[in-house]
Amino acid sequence: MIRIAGVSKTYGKGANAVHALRDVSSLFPPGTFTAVMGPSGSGKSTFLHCAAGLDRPDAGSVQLGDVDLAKLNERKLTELRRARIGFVFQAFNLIGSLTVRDNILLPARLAGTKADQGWFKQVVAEVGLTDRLHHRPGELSGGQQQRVAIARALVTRPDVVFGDEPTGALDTTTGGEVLSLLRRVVDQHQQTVIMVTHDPVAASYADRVVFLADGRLVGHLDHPTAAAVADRMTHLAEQGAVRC
Ligand SMILES: Nc1ncnc2c1ncn2[C@@H]1O[C@H](COP(=O)(O)OP(=O)(O)OP(=O)(O)O)[C@@H](O)[C@H]1O
Repeated sequence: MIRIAGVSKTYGKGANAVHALRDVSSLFPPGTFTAVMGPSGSGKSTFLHCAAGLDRPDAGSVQLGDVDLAKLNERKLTELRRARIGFVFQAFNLIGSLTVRDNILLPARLAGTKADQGWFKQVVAEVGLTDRLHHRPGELSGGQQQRVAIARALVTRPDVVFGDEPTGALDTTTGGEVLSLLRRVVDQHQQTVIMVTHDPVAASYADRVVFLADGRLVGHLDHPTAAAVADRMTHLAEQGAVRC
């Protein structure tokens, strides 16, 4: 379970201050898939960075299970991220000189643990990479590279996987395959996934969409359809235009 309570984050000071997050609270139960949406500049990346322990909020708390991230020093926070949090980024962020196998096993190596071989094989089979383990990322398609990144995110059996526009660099069909894979991971392994996206179709794979506007959590949609998400985004954009 991830619990975000009263999280605020401001960049800069005085007249230049930008309130990127204002008193944001939300719960992310185990085995749920949540999409985070909002207009450009609404605070999605800041939210993801604070929730994933990549950045520290100015106020409020982020709790992963019974651990309050604010109470950890940098070393402990890094250890927690390596062991209990998985990341999937738009740009895949794979290491070109390593094989697929070594890329997938890297987080476990960095965490100083040995990956469970049975689980490793299962994850690799589920993402469809069993016959690509000795290739290098440069020899794979974009969709295959993102599947390597997903396997890498899952191999430590993290409490939560964060996705930052994980399909942003993929064509529609390949993106759909990657989203179906994430959906399957949630349904079959009770994995928790939190994904930032601009795309209403991507968001429709989630159980719930939370909407940010001007750094505030302004609503949510359960069992979202792409049309309902697009409609809500249009309203947020119109409200933003009125405020400007
Ligand atoms: N390091 C920083 N220094 C100053 N301002 C920042 C910094 N990072 C983000 N901001 C500002 O904080 C606000 C929220 O930014 P954030 O990147 O979280 O939004 P976003 O919803 O992810 O945007 P986008 O959809 O365009 O990626 C924006 O106004 C942005 O300009």
